[in-house]
Amino acid sequence: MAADAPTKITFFEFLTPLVASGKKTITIRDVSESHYQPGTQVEVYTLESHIKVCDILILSVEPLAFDDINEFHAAQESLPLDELKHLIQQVYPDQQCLFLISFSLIDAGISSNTNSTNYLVIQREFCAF
Ligand SMILES: CC(=O)Nc1ccn([C@H]2C[C@H](O)[C@@H](CO)O2)c(=O)n1
Repeated sequence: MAADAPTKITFFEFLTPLVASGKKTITIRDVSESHYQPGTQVEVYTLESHIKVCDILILSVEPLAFDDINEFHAAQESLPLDELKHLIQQVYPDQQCLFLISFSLIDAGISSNTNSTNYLVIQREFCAF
């Protein structure tokens, strides 16, 4: 695993519910955001307000030409294809060479056993009063 792999990614705020619910499982970025490493855990933040949303696991990073973006990608983005292509053209105007980053949601419920334990401890302390 590369030591300098990025550990944070931002999404437009309106897209973050799709990421946090596991409905959005890819993102298409330009070369400047293509250095994520498969197998690494990455924190997701909103672009506009920099609020932490969730954690994701990077599964793969592969080149993708703008002209090759299709319905399958749109389904994984949880967006209509025309909307997805319009959005990408706005963010990366005239860029043909893009990167497809696949990821899976790291379920906070499973990875936060510590929090559950803490909650139970607090409950017991309340009972003691
Ligand atoms: C800084 C930056 O570019 N942020 C981006 C870029 C793209 N997205 C979204 C828009 C589309 O849903 C996909 C494109 O793959 O990713 C974003 O949320 N933030």
